[in-house]
Order: sequence, then structure tokens, then C-alpha cells
Amino acid sequence: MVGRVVRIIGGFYFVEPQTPGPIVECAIRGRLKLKTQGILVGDLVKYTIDEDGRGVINEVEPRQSVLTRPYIANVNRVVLVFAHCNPDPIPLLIDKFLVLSEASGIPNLIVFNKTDLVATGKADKLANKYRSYGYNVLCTSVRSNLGKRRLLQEVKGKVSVFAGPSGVGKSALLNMIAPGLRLKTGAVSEKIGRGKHTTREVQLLKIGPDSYVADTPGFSQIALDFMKPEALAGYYPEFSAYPNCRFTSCLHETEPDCRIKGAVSAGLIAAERYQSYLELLAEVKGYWEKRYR
Ligand SMILES: Nc1nc2c(ncn2[C@@H]2O[C@H](COP(=O)(O)OP(=O)(O)OP(=O)(O)O)[C@@H](O)[C@H]2O)c(=O)[nH]1
Ligand SMILES: [Zn+2]
Repeated sequence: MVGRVVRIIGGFYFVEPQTPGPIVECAIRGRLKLKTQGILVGDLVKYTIDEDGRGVINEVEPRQSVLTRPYIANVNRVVLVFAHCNPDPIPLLIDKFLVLSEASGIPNLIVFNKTDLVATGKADKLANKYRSYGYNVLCTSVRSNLGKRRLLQEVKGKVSVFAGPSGVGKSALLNMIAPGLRLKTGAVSEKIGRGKHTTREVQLLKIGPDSYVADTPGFSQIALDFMKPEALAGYYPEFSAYPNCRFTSCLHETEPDCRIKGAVSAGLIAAERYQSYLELLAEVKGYWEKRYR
């Protein structure tokens, strides 16, 4: 039988069968333990149920992708959720989430939630700004069910991870598209108190045939401590239209004949994005130098 690992607790693997049925608690076949570097949530596995009714995983199918924060295999949609207000969108934090998501190579979607709390013009302006950078953007409201159909379409048949700052409505959006989930939602302050000392383990939730979602705890700190400084510009999609600076190692800071800086001066790249690039570059460089000093 084939199924998907949706949760791992204490050496047991909870497998959701591909055909509708209850989740099976599985162990791993001994020789498989040696062959794999561990099974991840999201892995597709072949398993059998032995005479005692216990599940045993015999084989792991090749992975299509591995997302590292959170650790989930085969994710093929990252939904980055922010709010139009409460909490207010912070451009630098949004760009950090975007960079993290671009670095994973997994297609993303930006969702601006709580559209009901702002004027239409203001909501459109924010959404259009990120569209102009090349992102897919959707405005939603859990209050008025705005964007429900589109969001459902976006996650249909996919393994999606919902990520974003705390309190933007990730859990509320998941409840909107899959009311059966009954995820806890709450005021920001309540949640921070509750989440402080408990690490929620990663879990995939089935919301339809072959459709899975993971709700991640909101975080406000992201460390871009894993990339080379020269990789960063590649995670700003609109920068790719301006290749071939004079130096191939150009970091687009102070180097002469830099095409990115040229595009900023000509108004072809948004100054706000270039500023965020410089700030994140300083951070990435800091981590990099600490590591290789
Ligand atoms: N007005 C309005 N409030 C919303 C909307 N969506 C969510 N909320 C409220 O925002 C608060 C936070 O929602 P959650 O779904 O718990 O937020 P979260 O992103 O899952 O938060 P963390 O679990 O801390 O990461 C709750 O009080 C929700 O009722 C919306 O579209 N409009
Ligand atoms: Zn350059």
C-alpha cells in the first residue's frame, strides 16, 4: 500500500493511506533504516500491515523536494501569509520570507489577509506592488470569505506549507478552506504565551484528495544564515532581468558598471526592494564572515 507520512512521533510514522481510510501507525523495516537517511513528514512510502495489525514501512519513494524550515518532503507550494493590518505588513520582513521561499526553489504564493480591515484602494496598492516584482498575490479575508475559491484552487492536489508572521491568520485561513480542521486561532498575545515553551512538531493535514497543508507557528525572526552573499540577488526575481554586471562576482553594492544599480537609477527596479536587498546582504555577509573567519 502507498501512503504519505503526515506526522512522526517517537520513532513512529503516521501514514495517511492514498485511498480513503484511517491513518496507520507504522514502524520502519529494519534494513530500510540503514538505507535511508531518515524518513520525513511528507514522504510517500510503501507499507504493509503485518499479522498483528501493525504497519511497517518497506520503501520510501524518491523525493521531489525537501523544505528545511520546517523539515517537510515533497512540498510543492509555499503560501506566505501576511496581513493588511493587525499586524501591519513590514516590507523587510516580507522580503525575508520571500528570500527564504525563493531559496527553497518551491513555487510560492503571497496572501495578504484581513482585507476587510483596510480600504480597497490601500489593499490593491499593496498587492499590486508585489505583483510588479513578479509574485503571485492574493488578497483574502476570513471575515468575508474573500479569496476562498482561489486559495482552494491554489492548494488543490498539492502539499502546501503556510508560513508567515504570528497573528496574520494562517490558521484562520486554513479553517476557511477546510472547516473540518478546526485549528485554534487567537489573539496574538495569547498565542505568544502559549507557544513560548512548546515546540509544535511538524504535521501535514489532509484537506482533500491528494491535498495536504502544514500550518507553521508564526515567527518574527528569520536568520538568513545559510546562504552565500553572492546567492542573495538571485532570490529577488525582478533582478534577473539585469544580468552581466562588469564583474561576475558583483554584489551590486559599490562596484562600477553594475546593471542592478543602473536599473534602480532608471526606476526599473524599485528603490525599496534594492534597499531591502542591501540590508539583507549585510546580514548574510555578517553570518558568512563569522562562519569563515
Ligand atoms: N478582521 C480579520 N481578522 C482575522 C482574519 N483572519 C484572522 N483574523 C484574526 O486574527 C487573529 C489571528 O489569527 P490566527 O489564524 O490565529 O493567526 P496565525 O497566523 O495562525 O497565528 P500564529 O499561530 O501565531 O502564527 C485571530 O483573532 C483571528 O480571528 C481576517 O481575515 N480578518
Ligand atoms: Zn551588479
